[in-house]
Amino acid sequence: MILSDTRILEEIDKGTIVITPYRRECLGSNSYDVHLGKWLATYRNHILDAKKHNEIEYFEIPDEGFVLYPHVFYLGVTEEYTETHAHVPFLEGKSSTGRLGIDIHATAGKGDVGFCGHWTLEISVKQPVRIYKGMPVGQLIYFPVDGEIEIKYNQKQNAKYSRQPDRPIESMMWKNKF
Ligand SMILES: Nc1ccn([C@H]2C[C@H](O)[C@@H](COP(=O)(O)OP(=O)(O)OP(=O)(O)O)O2)c(=O)n1
Repeated sequence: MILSDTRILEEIDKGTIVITPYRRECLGSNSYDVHLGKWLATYRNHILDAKKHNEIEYFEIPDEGFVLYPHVFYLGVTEEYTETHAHVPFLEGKSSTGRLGIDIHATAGKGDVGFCGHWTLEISVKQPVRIYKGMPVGQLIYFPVDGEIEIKYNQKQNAKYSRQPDRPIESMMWKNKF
């Protein structure tokens, strides 16, 4: 089951879903549109190492937009800060971004009950495309959970991506023990 627009509004009223900034026109029949924040980042090194902390460099998308290229992997961020306390939020692309050849996440679309923060986007493109800050880039959908949650994401000691700021956050895979 996925929450409908009226159910999303009820959860926003209760405070179990928080979306900031919130604009009524961004609410779809069963989703909420999120937008591209102004910060992008790329990894400093061409060869990444899953055991190491791979550092990133930030840059701001200018008003005239910024051209993304297929051979580069970008991290982006949602303009929206969200909190989801009772449902599982999923970040999905939009058909209109997909039709421009833009992927907004690489394998990871699921959020966790209790996640609070801006969403980091893992962006890659199929052909050069100019993107703009504030453009609609994805949509959040919300699934009810079956069963009690023992520990919510924002209460987990080892949650790697809690309280993400309005800038993309690099992979913290290096914190995993393997
Ligand atoms: N494209 C995405 C997908 C998820 N998240 C956020 C919401 C999730 O609640 C949080 C953690 O996502 P995962 O559980 O997929 O990440 P990991 O398993 O790598 O991290 P952790 O060990 O902290 O669970 O990151 C994000 O910012 N951008």
